[in-house]
Amino acid sequence: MAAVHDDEDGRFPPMADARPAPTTTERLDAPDVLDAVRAWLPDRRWFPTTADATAVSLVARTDLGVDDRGAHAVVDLLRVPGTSSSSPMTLQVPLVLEPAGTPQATVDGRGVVAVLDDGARLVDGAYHPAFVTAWLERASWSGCPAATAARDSAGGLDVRGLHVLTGEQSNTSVLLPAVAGGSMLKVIRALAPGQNPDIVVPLALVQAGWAGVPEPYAWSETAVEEDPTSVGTGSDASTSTAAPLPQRWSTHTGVLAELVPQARDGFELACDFAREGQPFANPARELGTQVAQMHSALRRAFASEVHEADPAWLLDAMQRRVRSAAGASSAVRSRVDQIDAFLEHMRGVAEEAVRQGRPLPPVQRIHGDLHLGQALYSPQKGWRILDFEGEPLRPLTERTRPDLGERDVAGMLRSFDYASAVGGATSSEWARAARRAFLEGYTGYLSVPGALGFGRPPSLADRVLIRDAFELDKALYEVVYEERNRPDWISIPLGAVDRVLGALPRPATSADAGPAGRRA
Ligand SMILES: Nc1ncnc2c1ncn2[C@@H]1O[C@H](COP(=O)(O)OP(=O)(O)O)[C@@H](O)[C@H]1O
Ligand SMILES: O=P(O)(O)O[C@H]1O[C@H](CO)[C@@H](O[C@H]2O[C@H](CO)[C@@H](O)[C@H](O)[C@H]2O)[C@H](O)[C@H]1O
Repeated sequence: MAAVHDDEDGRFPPMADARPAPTTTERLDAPDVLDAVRAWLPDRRWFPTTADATAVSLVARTDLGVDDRGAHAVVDLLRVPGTSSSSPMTLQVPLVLEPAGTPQATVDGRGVVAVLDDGARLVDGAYHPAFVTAWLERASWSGCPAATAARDSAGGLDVRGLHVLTGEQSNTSVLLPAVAGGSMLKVIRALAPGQNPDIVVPLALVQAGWAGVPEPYAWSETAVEEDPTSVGTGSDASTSTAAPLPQRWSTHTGVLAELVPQARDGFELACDFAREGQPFANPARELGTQVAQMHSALRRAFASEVHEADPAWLLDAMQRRVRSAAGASSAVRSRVDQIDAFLEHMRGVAEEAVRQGRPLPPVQRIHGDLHLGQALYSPQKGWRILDFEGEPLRPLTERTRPDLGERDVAGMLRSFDYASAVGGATSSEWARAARRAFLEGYTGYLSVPGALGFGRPPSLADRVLIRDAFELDKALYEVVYEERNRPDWISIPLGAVDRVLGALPRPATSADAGPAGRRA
């Protein structure tokens, strides 16, 4: 076929004139889109600091279509390969392509991933009405009245006022003031096979008649088909021992929940009180009562998970966590002998308590990562508890395992220590008073007859010992967390580790009598 020349010099016409503009689907498929995402990922709070963004690959894409302003929304699932210090993971990245010349929908350019060579903008879907509207249209809605009214509203689902929260988050929270009278969409970033506890637990608690969580209105799920040649090389989101992925798996990807009105993040609130030298005892006492009610409701909602605690199993699990923390942190490694001695001491105390007919309280479903940042304070509604996903650094299988409620109590107690340090309380009495008040609220509710459902509560002395062990366990987790995420803060949990270890009774001698002085 003869070549078409456009002038006497015989030059070819510019290629751009000869080819039709790519469709938005073709544009999204072009390699520069994935390259732009790879360049943008490392600064996301939810992207693991030790992972290599240049090695990220696309596992699956769901097309959500083009809206009436020409913006094309997709949801990408990306595989982040593991490294020597992190496991492979699957990340959810909703994207919106705004072709050049179409209106920019996000405010102040927030959420822009990149402006591509042809002038098209690539935007993080969480910031864009095209993705959020498509999400709301496709979600599964609960049958509760507010959700039903929102879904069926004559004007459609109104995403005006959409605003992405800033702050240190593992996921992305999108405020939707006009949906269902005010709601919050959480876009889950790290995906792991199975049901997400942050959706199923609040749903079960609401069904059990407890109103201490924001009510889930709607949720989304996805099914993933792995490339058969790579099955077995991936793993779930946060496992430290890379569990192979099945060829097909499904998971929750987002949840829309009731907005807690005028909510203040509990940690920020406590830091403000500490900064201003104001006692935090009253809010802490109310929070203690709320956590006790949460434990009571969790027992009702997950009754089949309640069973007798085996102290040996609990201590073995703690020992394993110590090993894993020591593997990740030199600060923990250098203290490992003292920690082992502490746990051995605890083992003796626990065995003796059981021998004397003072068993541990039963294990049950708990929150698993309770701290002040997981509690919202609303002047109208009081405390509301969030985020039932467990500790993000733990393997998923461990995160929802039945455990002692004391783990949550210890988590909250650690948080008063953080608030005191970060807020700059001038006296250690600030945290001590908050801790005392929280425990008063907690134990006060649990001593109400019938609050626990069965069994007598453990003695105060046993509880104090259990609490020390859980505080140590949490502080060791925090040392690893801070080393990875906020090295400047590591002295906060390390101080707590040394405090608990320093309180260990002197080594037993033959003159010692009784269980408290025993060493194995
Ligand atoms: N239902 C809600 N109402 C008001 N604010 C909320 C609600 N849910 C979450 N938030 C805000 O979003 C922040 C992060 O929520 P969270 O569930 O803890 O997310 P992550 O899993 O990313 O840690 C909270 O600290 C709170 O400020
Ligand atoms: O909220 P997440 O599920 O992402 O929890 C992780 O991050 C928390 C910090 O954002 C971390 O909590 C630690 O810091 C808090 C102050 O920022 C403090 O109140 C907590 O007591 C302390 O544990 C949490 O441990 C981690 O899992």
